[in-house]
Amino acid sequence: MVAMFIADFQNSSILILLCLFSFICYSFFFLKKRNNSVQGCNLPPSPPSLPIIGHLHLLLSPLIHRSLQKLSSKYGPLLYLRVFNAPMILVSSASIAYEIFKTQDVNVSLRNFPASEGSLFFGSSGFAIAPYGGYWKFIKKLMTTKLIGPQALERSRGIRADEVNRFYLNLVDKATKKESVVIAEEAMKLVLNITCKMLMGKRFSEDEEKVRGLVSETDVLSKKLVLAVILREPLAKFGISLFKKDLASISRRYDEVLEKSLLECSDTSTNAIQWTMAEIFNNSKILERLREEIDSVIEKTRLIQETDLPNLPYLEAAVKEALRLHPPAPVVLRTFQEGCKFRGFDVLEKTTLLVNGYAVMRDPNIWEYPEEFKPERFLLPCSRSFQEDEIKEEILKYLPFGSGRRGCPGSNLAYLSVGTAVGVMVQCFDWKIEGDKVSMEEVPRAMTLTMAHPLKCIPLLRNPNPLPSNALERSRGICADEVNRFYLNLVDKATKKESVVIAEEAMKLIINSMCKMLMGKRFSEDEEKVRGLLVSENRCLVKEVSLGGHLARAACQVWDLAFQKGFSQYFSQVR
Ligand code: HEM
Repeated sequence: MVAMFIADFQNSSILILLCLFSFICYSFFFLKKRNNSVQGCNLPPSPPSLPIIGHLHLLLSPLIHRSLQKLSSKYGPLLYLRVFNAPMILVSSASIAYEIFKTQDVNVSLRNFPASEGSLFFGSSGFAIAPYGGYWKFIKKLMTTKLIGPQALERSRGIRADEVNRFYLNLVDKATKKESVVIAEEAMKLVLNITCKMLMGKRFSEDEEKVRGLVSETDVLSKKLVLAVILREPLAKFGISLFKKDLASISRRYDEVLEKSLLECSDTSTNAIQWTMAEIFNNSKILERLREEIDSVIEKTRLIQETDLPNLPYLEAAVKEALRLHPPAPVVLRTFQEGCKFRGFDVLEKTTLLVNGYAVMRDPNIWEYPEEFKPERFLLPCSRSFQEDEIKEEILKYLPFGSGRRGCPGSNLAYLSVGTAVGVMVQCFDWKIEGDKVSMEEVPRAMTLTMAHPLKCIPLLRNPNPLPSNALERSRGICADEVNRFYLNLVDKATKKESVVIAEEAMKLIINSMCKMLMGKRFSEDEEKVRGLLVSENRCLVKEVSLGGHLARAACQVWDLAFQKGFSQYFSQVR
């Protein structure tokens, strides 16, 4: 996610000339000194370089993962590169990646981005680029317990189910109107809504315009990042800091509406959904096999939900395979904090480490038919048992989420969101694409690798049309959420030593849970409107006996949850 830098120099030629000029001056004054520290070192092999700029020209391709892949296939999987006098190590094989993450994990647990207090990407408060230490550990623990750890994910299941239902109903609406959809847009809405709701209790769509503006501004800015990163250290000596103002300004406004890393996380999952669907559309046999699997596991009248995923190994394999071929963050970027010896070579302090996951995951030496989309490869049982080291090496040939202690902590959430979104699109719709095949051309956008031609297609409803997922299962997170509010309200009363009318508090709990389940809105949020809606919903409930049954059971569940949490004891304490 934080791994790729993209250059779009079309509008930046003046800037580049200025930078080059600064560098020539810089090199003239400082390069000699730095070169002395390289002399006498046994550095890894290095491709031919140009005077002064070193290998900069090789890194300026917009599809940097591809140019690095070409470089490694010509010169080898472990290379020393230099941009002016800034050293870099390029890794493009699973075994070397494994050895680095095994022997140097702490040493490379740093992303040495330019520090610019309060900025979107580079501020010390940005978790993904925070130095490895106390702050990073604290935030990681917080994220795990509150957001993406197994228990947190279990708690927020209802939120995701709710959003997947909306995603599905929106596609049904488009299908009915025979309108085409841009998959990346729908996927982005889904992923952003899930993440915003999990982080801030607010759907992205509630603040859409503002966030969308920021997203496009960030996109433009991120294209300039390569300059900021590569030229940072030397320019700092002249007191020059690139794009500092732009970054700080965007960051400030981001803070108003959402967590800083949200955009990047959402972008990666969105791209994973888009690439997976594109591969499925181009492989009709795989689409059929996915449908067979889904139809054999899930009753035809029920919408797929994330608890079904463990029973759908082929769907999981398809998502994994799409991530192998099209890793949204193809190059993992770290920094060696200290100099070290690696495979007999010297690695200098502050050397940038580039692990080209894209090249590793298409390496013909370790993947059969590496360029082909073959989900089956992730289903094959191992033909022999591996030693512990071999198992880890085996794992490191698959790197879409990076590795080590700074590896992506959101992989479980990503598999859940991507798996269900792809599952819904396969289970419920046939798709009409433009032309015979989807173009798989790549383009770097923002910090991720995306499709050059956004996937646009028309959904056609498959029969029978499944109902949104089981109401009770779906509503579990909502109930848990309301029980928490109920509890906090009682804690508040207890602290103030105020008495409570049990019936009133219980009524609020039940009515909020039910309104949220039925209408996606808490009763207290919009009392008057919801009161009106509730009346009309009630009228149809009388007719819909089965839905009435669900509601009655949901009400019981709310109470069950309340009692599970030990509220009966709590009442007596309050008294
Ligand atoms: C398909 C989706 C995703 C992909 C392919 C992806 C990929 C990555 C990669 C390659 C890294 C760098 C790892 C390294 O340096 O070794 C990363 C870091 C990170 N990812 Fe993801 N990511 C995805 C989804 C998510 C989600 C959903 C979240 C959170 C909700 C998330 C949160 C993070 C964070 C916080 C980091 C920085 C970790 C650190 O520096 O300690 N990612 N991701």
